[in-house]
Amino acid sequence: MVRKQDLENSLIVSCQPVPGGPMDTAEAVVGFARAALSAGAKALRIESVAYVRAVRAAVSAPIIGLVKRDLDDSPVRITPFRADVEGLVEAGADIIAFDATDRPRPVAVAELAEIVRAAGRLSMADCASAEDGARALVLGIDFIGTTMSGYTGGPEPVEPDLDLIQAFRAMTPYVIAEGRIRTTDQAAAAIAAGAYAVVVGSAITRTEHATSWFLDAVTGASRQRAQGDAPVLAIDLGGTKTSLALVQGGQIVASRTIPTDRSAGPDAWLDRAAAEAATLGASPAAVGLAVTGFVDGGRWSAMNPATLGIPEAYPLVDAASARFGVPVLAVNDAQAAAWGEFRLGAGQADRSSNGRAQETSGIDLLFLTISTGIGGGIIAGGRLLTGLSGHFGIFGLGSGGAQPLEDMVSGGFIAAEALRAGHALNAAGVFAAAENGAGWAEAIVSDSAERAALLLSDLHLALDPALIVIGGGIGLAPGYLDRLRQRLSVKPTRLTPRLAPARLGPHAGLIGVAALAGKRLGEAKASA
Ligand SMILES: CC(=O)N[C@H](C=O)[C@@H](O)[C@H](O)[C@H](O)COP(=O)(O)O
Repeated sequence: MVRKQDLENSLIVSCQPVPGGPMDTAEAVVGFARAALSAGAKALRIESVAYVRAVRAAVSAPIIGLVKRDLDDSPVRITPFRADVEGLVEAGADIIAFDATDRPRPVAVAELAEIVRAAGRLSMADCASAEDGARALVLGIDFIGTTMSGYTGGPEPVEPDLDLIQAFRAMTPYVIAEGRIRTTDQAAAAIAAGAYAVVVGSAITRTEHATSWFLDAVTGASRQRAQGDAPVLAIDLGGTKTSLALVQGGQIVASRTIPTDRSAGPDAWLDRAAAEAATLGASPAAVGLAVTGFVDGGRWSAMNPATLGIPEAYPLVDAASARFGVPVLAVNDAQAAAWGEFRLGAGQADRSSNGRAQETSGIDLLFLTISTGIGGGIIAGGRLLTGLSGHFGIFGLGSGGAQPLEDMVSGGFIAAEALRAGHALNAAGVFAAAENGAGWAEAIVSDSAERAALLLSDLHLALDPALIVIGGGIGLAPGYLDRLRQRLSVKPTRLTPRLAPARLGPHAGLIGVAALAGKRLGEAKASA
């Protein structure tokens, strides 16, 4: 029988492979467990009744068991049901971990704790805050863990929560530090902050996550080395304005925005951009152009001439190279933003998080921006798909194909519908009216979200991306993402896309195209 004291000053290895990944087998989990114990880990944290049973058959060390579920009506994922606790007990877990956060749940924490106690096992409360820990201790739960800190809303932090470890230690010695402990220094800091034991998971047993951390470091540093210190000039050329930025190490160091003189034509747009760029004060190593319309083999064409009158197949890359005198890369603006979100925004956050990153179709990320129109981009096998790909807004799904989908979803649609209902408001005004309970506004926003959700569901079935990132003024308007999630949640979990809000805001295109241009430059130098 495991006693609480057995875990004092110990390292516990969480063996929870990436769901659906190549290591997600009982054999691999048992392998991870035995390897960790042979190197001196004291205990294991194992997910699912089947894996607990398999590991129990192979080792005698203490096992913290948990079951993860994705519920439709509760955000609680860790061991939500009585049957989960009973299954883990029966499979041979010594300690049962369950979510002990203060959120809607199917079974009260007190009830779960009671079943564990009655079964003669120890309990561990997976907490997000000091209040969670205090409540768990009142219920007589044996260990309080920092497991859920940073995972109950808002952006996920990168560092472990040492403050919470310290706050817990003021209440009890039986504190388990868990979550985002990825380096040996962090493990030591957790003990110094008062942890009784330290759990390390992803850094040891999520090969895909640990690999992606190192990969990001290696590619980032090699790109920087190839580029030297010179920044990249990023230009986002749109229908109403042109933004220019010097980007260095993924950060905008200087920027300007000028109106696009719609009637002037591409030669004049580039002349004006080059003149403005000269005032930014640094000579860039490369230029990245993110443009409305589409770029094919360096030639630029309009997708919707109403947005900007681009002559058919304008030689954009050649014309820009002649003006800037450095290598030029050009892509569609939403494709550029997709790359920005993938490398440096929501996609990067997702890769380094505890999320359910699963190996799927090879499509890493799909980006959809809903603003005046709809744009998008696809990242597959770590590469941005260019050419026409990602122009979801002009899918002919609306009105039997007569009208492009974006005309029935986007900000333009929302404002036009409001006007038809007798309200001269822009999209932001319609969202505000909907929030204030105006039925007509609610109906318009609802229609838009319904169609966008349908589009997402179709894209999910067509491409099965690991993550869909939503951006744009409408996509990120208050409540819109929730509406999408709500509409999508009626399907079984596997058929429901994972959505995340864009993180780079209006600069995603600039940052993305700078990263692409820097990458191209690095590759060219490496192969020279
Ligand atoms: C929030 C949540 O669901 N945490 C889960 C709890 O079991 C696991 O996904 C984590 O891997 C575990 O906590 C260890 O953390 P890290 O992998 O960061 O070392």
